[in-house]
Amino acid sequence: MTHDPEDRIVSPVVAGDEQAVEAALRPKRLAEFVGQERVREQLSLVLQSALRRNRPPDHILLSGPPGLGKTTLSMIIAAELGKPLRITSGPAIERAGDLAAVLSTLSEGEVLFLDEIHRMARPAEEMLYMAMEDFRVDVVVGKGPGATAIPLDIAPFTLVGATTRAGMLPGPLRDRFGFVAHMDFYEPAELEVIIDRSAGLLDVRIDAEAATEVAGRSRGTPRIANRLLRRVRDYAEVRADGRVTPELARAALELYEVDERGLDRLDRAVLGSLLRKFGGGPVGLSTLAVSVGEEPETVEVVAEPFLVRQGLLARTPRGRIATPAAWTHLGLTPPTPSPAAGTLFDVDE
Ligand SMILES: Nc1ncnc2c1ncn2[C@@H]1O[C@H](COP(=O)(O)OP(=O)(O)OP(=O)(O)O)[C@@H](O)[C@H]1O
Repeated sequence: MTHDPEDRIVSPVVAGDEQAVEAALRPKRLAEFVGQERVREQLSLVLQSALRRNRPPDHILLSGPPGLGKTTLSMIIAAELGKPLRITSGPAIERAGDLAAVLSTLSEGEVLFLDEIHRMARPAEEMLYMAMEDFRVDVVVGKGPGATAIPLDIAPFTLVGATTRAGMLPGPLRDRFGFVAHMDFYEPAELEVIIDRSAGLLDVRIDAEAATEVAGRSRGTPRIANRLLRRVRDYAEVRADGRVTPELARAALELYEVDERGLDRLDRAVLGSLLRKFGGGPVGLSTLAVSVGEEPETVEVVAEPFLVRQGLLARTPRGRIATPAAWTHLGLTPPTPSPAAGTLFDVDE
């Protein structure tokens, strides 16, 4: 059976029907934004200084995995500056003309949020360089030898670019951002605060220990924390009186097959196969994928990064291997190392 990666309860990507509830849960000001301490402080300085100088701040690049709050931060930036926000994304800009249409209608100081900026078409990217630097674009009219470039002034604006792949941005584009914020996964304690805050907004009664339980399974990602909170709320409403106790939270998350470390069925299938069928590896990606009935890409992109981050799986030149922690996590006993391997491990003792 294959999984649609987007359907997973632990997917960091927004689900189609989730946008409205996400909007309701977004912090509106920087002071409400939980975690990302360093980014918050840096950003606060950038914004305050721009406000003092009464000038738009430098362009801002937000980089980090999905679901950590990049869209939320772009909205906060506009709110803190007291300016309107325009939202678009790299894939929506297929031609330079699409970008020119957006840029030429920006108002003075407006914040332009360009999500997935690394997926923008190349000709548009070049237009963006000039717009960011000189607040000007060249609109090309006509085709072939008769084509002419008409320069067009645009209002000074602030670009907030978001990317999950800062390394994929061409150097000239990256260099035009005066401030780059690197967002990292959240600590469980920060996720607990987010869960408490969201519970308040959604009118959910949740015990502190239950919030800890949910936070620990949220893979460092607020979007997942909020989603798990909604599922445990459903469970508590249908099976009990609505109050989320630790027992109810555990039972609900078990039903949704999210374990104490946040691994779901796919993660456990991959890990379980690596341990049971291949003795912990090394095994090639394609072989591992076939053994769980998945595409290699799904295993590589959807399951592995989290398993690697958790220290349960390692990618080596000879293939995927399980770490000792993987055996413990699945409650299995690792095969005893051969005497030769034992000697090697003992060399330094
Ligand atoms: N620091 C935070 N404090 C409180 N809630 C947060 C925080 N960061 C994110 N969230 C919540 O998590 C959800 C996802 O956030 P957001 O859409 O901003 O993520 P994103 O990084 O832009 O994701 P994507 O790149 O997939 O669009 C939102 O509902 C938001 O309210």
